[in-house]
Amino acid sequence: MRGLRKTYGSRAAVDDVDLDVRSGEVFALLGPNGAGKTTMVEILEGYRQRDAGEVSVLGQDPANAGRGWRARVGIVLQGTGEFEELTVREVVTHFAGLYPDADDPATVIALVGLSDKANARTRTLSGGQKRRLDVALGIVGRPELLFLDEPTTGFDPAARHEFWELIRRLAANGTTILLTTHYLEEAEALADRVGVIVAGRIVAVDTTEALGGRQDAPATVTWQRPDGAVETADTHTPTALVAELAVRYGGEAPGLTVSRPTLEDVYLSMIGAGR
Ligand SMILES: Nc1ncnc2c1ncn2[C@@H]1O[C@H](COP(=O)(O)OP(=O)(O)OP(=O)(O)O)[C@@H](O)[C@H]1O
Repeated sequence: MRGLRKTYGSRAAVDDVDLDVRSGEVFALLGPNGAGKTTMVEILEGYRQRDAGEVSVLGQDPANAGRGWRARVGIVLQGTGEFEELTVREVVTHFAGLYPDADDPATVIALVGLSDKANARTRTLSGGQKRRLDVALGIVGRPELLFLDEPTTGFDPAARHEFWELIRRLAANGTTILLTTHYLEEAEALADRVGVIVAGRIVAVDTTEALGGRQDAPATVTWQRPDGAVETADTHTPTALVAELAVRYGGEAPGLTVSRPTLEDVYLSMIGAGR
């Protein structure tokens, strides 16, 4: 996207954004509530019209791309309420019928971990199971590009890790994935690169390791002095300091920790909420 802009009234929800997502990568959009993530993603999906700028998704402008393009794109929607009385298998089979080269419904149901619920009516699914069904519907058409808007909200930790495995499998098969998330550990677990959006503008794009100069930031070493007070030092050479502490204490330095800024630290300072 180049110069992408979308306004509601006098307020810009997406404000002159340039961004490239590479073919085959997992890209995570991070940003606080109301930053413009969903607006941007829905423009890329062809759901919302933009006010200005150029957009190319799989080589086409989503604003006027046709059926062939839509078959190459997968979207994980939030909820499939209108299918409450149908079973998981029926809904997935129905969606499979909409695509020219759909995957086998049973395979997809197994992939999202819903095989034992295949014959359950969707209204009886738990919140997390409904999200898995949403994912199944997003991938049954074997998309080249998959959009996931806050995919694991409401998942328990085990379900989240299973979901990450699924996303990794899809990525390993070459699917390009654009996801939005509020979970920094999710971005860290999945994304090749992240983009941080604040008030409609992209403020940083980088790998999770390098975001905000994280790789080059000094390490913080803390330890306990003999009088019990905690000593803290920021240093670019933590190994040398730890070696010196080992000598000073004749072995283990009590309460020793070495840390670098976490993705969350860097992200919070970028959005102006640093701790
Ligand atoms: N249909 C709409 N009409 C008017 N304003 C809207 C509309 N959709 C979004 N907005 C506004 O645009 C801004 C961006 O909203 P958007 O939903 O894109 O944010 P988001 O980053 O996805 O937020 P969240 O993390 O809360 O999902 C917000 O200020 C929102 O109130």
